[in-house]
Amino acid sequence: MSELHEIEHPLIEHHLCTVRDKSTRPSEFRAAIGRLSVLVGVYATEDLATRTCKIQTPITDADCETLAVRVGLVPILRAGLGMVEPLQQLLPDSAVWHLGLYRNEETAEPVGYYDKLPHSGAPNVALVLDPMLATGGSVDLVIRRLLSWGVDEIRILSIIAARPGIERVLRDFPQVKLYVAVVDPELNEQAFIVPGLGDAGDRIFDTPQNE
Ligand SMILES: O=P(O)(O)OC[C@H]1O[C@H](OP(=O)(O)OP(=O)(O)O)[C@H](O)[C@@H]1O
Ligand SMILES: O=c1cc[nH]c(=O)[nH]1
Ligand SMILES: [Mg+2]
Repeated sequence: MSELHEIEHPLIEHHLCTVRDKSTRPSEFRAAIGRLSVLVGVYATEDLATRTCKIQTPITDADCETLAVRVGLVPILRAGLGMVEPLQQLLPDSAVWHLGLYRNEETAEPVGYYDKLPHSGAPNVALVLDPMLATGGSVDLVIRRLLSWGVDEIRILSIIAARPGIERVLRDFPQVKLYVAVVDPELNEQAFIVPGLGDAGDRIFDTPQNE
């Protein structure tokens, strides 16, 4: 019962143009990743549970709705850091739990290098933040870690997701929901997304890219 949500919105199309363009400067790239993250984030949170509370406006009593679940943001270092601040704008009370992974350049397999999740205190809903989902190997590792931590519900937020990685996640984790700005069809021999945008981490942080 997995769910893939590919969000359709003219602003997504517009900002995707910016991030795909290889001539976009890092500052513009970061800003566009931020705008896309907000758009994806709004859709990825549209059915979060709320509870009614009573407050007083300056005029009278009013019934309002507040979030009834604890949401945690889980950026995958490094590129996921580019999505944190935009999601914090939407969810200012969310804790941020960092997980560090990089892909081995030869095998494209994920290598973990940072994880300080505590033993208890897992959020009800974890929003995993990573602009790129390629083979799905990194997200696979993260989902397994979050399930063993005790997270009730996992939602993956990506900007560009490739078909092979999506199919892997949907097949292996039927309980996980995927929210993506766009689905790209394939990977090249180096497991980069085609057409994609190159290496998101390098473009966010202006570090040299492998040719
Ligand atoms: O679906 P996969 O095949 O696992 O690929 C996706 C991963 O690769 C990238 O990270 P990268 O290894 O480039 O690390 P970085 O964020 O430090 O640049 C990207 O940000 C994802 O984490
Ligand atoms: O195309 C890709 C694949 C993995 N990671 C990226 O940053 N880009
Ligand atoms: Mg990278």
